[in-house]
Amino acid sequence: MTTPQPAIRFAGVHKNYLSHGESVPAVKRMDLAIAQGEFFSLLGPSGCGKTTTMRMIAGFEEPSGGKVYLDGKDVTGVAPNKRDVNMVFQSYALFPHLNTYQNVAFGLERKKVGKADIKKRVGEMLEIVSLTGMEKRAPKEMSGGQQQRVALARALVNHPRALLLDEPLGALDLKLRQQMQIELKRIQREVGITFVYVTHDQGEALTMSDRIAVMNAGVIEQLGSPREIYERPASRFVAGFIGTSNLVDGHIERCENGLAVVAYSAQDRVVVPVGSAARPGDKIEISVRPEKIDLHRGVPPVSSTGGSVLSGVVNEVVYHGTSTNYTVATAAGADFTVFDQNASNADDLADRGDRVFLTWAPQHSYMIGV
Ligand SMILES: Nc1ncnc2c1ncn2[C@@H]1O[C@H](COP(=O)(O)OP(=O)(O)OP(=O)(O)O)[C@@H](O)[C@H]1O
Repeated sequence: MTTPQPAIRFAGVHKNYLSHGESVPAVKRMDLAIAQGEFFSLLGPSGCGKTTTMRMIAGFEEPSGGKVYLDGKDVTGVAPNKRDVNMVFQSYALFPHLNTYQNVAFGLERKKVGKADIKKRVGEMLEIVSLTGMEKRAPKEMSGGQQQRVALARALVNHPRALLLDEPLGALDLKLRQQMQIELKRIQREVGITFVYVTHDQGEALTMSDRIAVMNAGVIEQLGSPREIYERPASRFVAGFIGTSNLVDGHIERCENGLAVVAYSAQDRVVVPVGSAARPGDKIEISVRPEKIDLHRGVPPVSSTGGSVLSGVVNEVVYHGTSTNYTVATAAGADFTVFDQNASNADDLADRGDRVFLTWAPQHSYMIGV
């Protein structure tokens, strides 16, 4: 049995734009393989090269060097309309004078698909995007979320090889956006088409994606599942961009059983899993997520023996309903953020100025690469 070709592959692709007579790199040498049927997100801050990457898949931009493959076929230099990929934008770009049915049927009619077949395919697609019964509505008679669904149905009805989505939910309010994220994932699962999704919203990427490429200044800093990227950020940039991270540095005091101990005082220490190359005296940077930390008033519990313990003083307490977020000035010299879930014992809250201990298990610390 042969393994299927990746739906999309970049081999040494880079893109430079000419700006005021100067060549500016937007995407630096990129090798990338997106699997068939994958929900793949390009995530990063404004200007990092996400849209350029997507436009090179679609054929709206040609690489300055390297090759783009779709289903194993070299499409570098092939016109967008010959690539069999579709794109959905934030501005839905629906035809205002056509109703829902006509908007979705448009592409099939142009391809001269038979009337009965069009009716069947449009009907199926409207059901998938939950718009059955809205066939006769004009775009202006529908909400933003409904219009976005029409745009999605119109793009998917042609069964493209891949669907490219450039911040498609950006115009919707938060609640609707969150609903559409769940919907989009369901729709993608049902149609089984490869989705490539561009966003600068980390929550959106974490919610929907099978894998995420985190981009920074034209390069992919990390590529992995939402869990890998959140739990094990490969760089300082990724740790800072995805969620909230606590970062602290120090020198290794000793290594035992694959764990390094960085001591800040007789009782304050951070314990982190390390590779065999780690040596006492090495300077390392360690990260831990706020929800992995337990905050105690009084003495640290015996259960924290073997893990990290940092004493500190509470600087800030912010009540968020489901959790209370603390900022603690620690003995390690760094301010730590702690998310404490508000369980039934809400009177257990610490106040500003309280002396506290932060503890967490060794596996929740990780060393930051760069
Ligand atoms: N047509 C162009 N001419 C010159 N420079 C460009 C052009 N398009 C993009 N750039 C530059 O290339 C870099 C990457 O742009 P790109 O639009 O791919 O980023 P992005 O991550 O999609 O950003 P955003 O989230 O703001 O859309 C930026 O520095 C941008 O200014």
